[in-house]
Amino acid sequence: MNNPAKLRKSIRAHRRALSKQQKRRNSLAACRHFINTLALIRCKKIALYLAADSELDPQPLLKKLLRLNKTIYLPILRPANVNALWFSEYRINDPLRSNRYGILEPNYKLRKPIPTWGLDLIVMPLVAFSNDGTRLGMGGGYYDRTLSYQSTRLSWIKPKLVGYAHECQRTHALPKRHWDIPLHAIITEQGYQSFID
Ligand SMILES: Nc1nc2c(c(=O)[nH]1)N(C=O)[C@@H](CNc1ccc(C(=O)N[C@@H](CCC(=O)O)C(=O)O)cc1)CN2
Ligand SMILES: Nc1ncnc2c1ncn2[C@@H]1O[C@H](COP(=O)(O)OP(=O)(O)OP(=O)(O)O)[C@@H](O)[C@H]1O
Repeated sequence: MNNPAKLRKSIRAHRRALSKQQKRRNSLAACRHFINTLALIRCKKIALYLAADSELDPQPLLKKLLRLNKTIYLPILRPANVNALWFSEYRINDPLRSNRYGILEPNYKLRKPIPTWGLDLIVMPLVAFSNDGTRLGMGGGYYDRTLSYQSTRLSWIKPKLVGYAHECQRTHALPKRHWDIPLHAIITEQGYQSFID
């Protein structure tokens, strides 16, 4: 399927059709793969997201990472309609507020955003991914704009970009657009797959 809008609609419907129990199982399995396979010792500052629209839920991972003394960041829609993101720290019991899509986010006045390249790892929400690490998101271009300084997939570049999704979001091929920032790796309930040689 070559039309991103149609593909988004179809994969979002697939993931919504997973049972509550299946979503929960996937979320726990992906959390295990994350903890067991990533070289976490080198990652201190990790950006997650709060699940919306049946995305693979990083909540169990968030709890686990806080227990491992990692610092957790969440995306904030930048004000002034620049369609890019900031990342601010999230600490347990911090007040959160709803953005224009109804997704909760930290208050950037309370928790000053960190420069994106100061993060070690970004766990990225997505709608679809393909076997070469191409990512299709919700369609706002937020992550792509925020990461546009990272135009090549170099193994040492920061932050590392790890897609986090249900296996049913995998597609054979995605049309690659020039602004797309490729993933370094993907984690699903089935395991970890690196796209870097
Ligand atoms: N959990 C999560 N947080 C995230 C993202 C994400 O994909 N997932 N984002 C990743 O970029 C940013 C928010 N981007 C989003 C873009 C579109 C829609 C969305 O629901 N769009 C509706 C149309 C809504 C409208 O136009 O008012 C839709 O497609 O049905 C949601 C989030 C930042 N936070
Ligand atoms: N670096 C950029 N500079 C300017 N425009 C961009 C950039 N990246 C993406 N865009 C624009 O944003 C729009 C949405 O892009 P795209 O469909 O790739 O978003 P997405 O990856 O699905 O969304 P998200 O990153 O928010 O999850 C496109 O019209 C594209 O032209």
